[in-house]
Amino acid sequence: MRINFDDLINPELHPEYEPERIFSDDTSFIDVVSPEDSTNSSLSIDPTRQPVVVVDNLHVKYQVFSSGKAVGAAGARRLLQSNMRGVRTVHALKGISFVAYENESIGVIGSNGSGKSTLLKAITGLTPPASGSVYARSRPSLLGVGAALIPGLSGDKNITLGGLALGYNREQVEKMREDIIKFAELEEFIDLPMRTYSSGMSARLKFAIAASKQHDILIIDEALAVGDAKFKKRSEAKIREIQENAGTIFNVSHSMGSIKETCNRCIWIEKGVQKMDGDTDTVIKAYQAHLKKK
Ligand SMILES: Nc1ncnc2c1ncn2[C@@H]1O[C@H](COP(=O)(O)OP(=O)(O)OP(=O)(O)O)[C@@H](O)[C@H]1O
Repeated sequence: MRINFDDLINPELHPEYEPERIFSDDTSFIDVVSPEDSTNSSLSIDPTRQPVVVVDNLHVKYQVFSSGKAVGAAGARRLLQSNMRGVRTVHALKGISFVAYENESIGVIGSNGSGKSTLLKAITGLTPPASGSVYARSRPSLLGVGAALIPGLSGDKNITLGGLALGYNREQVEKMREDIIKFAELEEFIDLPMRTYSSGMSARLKFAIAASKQHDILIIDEALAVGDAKFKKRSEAKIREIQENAGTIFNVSHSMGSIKETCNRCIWIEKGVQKMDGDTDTVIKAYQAHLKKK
């Protein structure tokens, strides 16, 4: 028997399930909802597994202002006729639906501009949907403490900053400090300012700080594309460890090797449309066949 998604989120039927509604049709964020976007949800939940993230017929649209560049008479006429006055709508995600469960590591693949980062941003609540909903058991965290770090400070001081940004107290940061330095392989450089690090070194430090936390829902956007082969192997192992401890991971990457190493499920998006969702090898094969045809 499969549980219907609408039943699952009904507290009378399933009081044990308390998803956090990140964004939905009825938030004040939505200003563009076209009637053709709203179709009925056909999602069903596997009752034997713990759902962690539910994405239900998600549409995301961006409003883009034209650059002011001359568009030519025909282009200008089109703009006027469409009554857009230089504002263009990019329909970045067109009806994405899936249920992510505990212990899943989901790779998101697709050509450039297909909507991968937009999907991850919608799951973290950074980008509101035009229509459709995103539910999550807890607030997803984006792997990355980059914004909290200060290049002029030493690696060591940045571990404190990053740790505090992740919500640790000072005592907890001290307990983790040595492990972070070791994981990042920065023993000899940890007292030098971060701005003197190579891009690989600072990427290793950022990854080591961020991955020191056990995340319930972890979103990784191309984080594994940096670092040398040895570091890549260790960071992939770290990701598996987070996943095994009941975490759910979303990993966007153009590296099919990295997706194969870290993901047990894969979603392929092309031009905003969900092309495939399934076992990693099968989806990657189909995607690569599509690339060859192009
Ligand atoms: N902030 C934004 N404002 C306007 N348009 C955007 C914005 N972010 C993304 N887009 C557009 O939305 C579409 C999807 O972009 P997105 O970055 O999600 O794709 P992607 O699959 O992650 O691409 P890539 O593989 O190149 O990183 C593209 O057409 C892009 O131009």
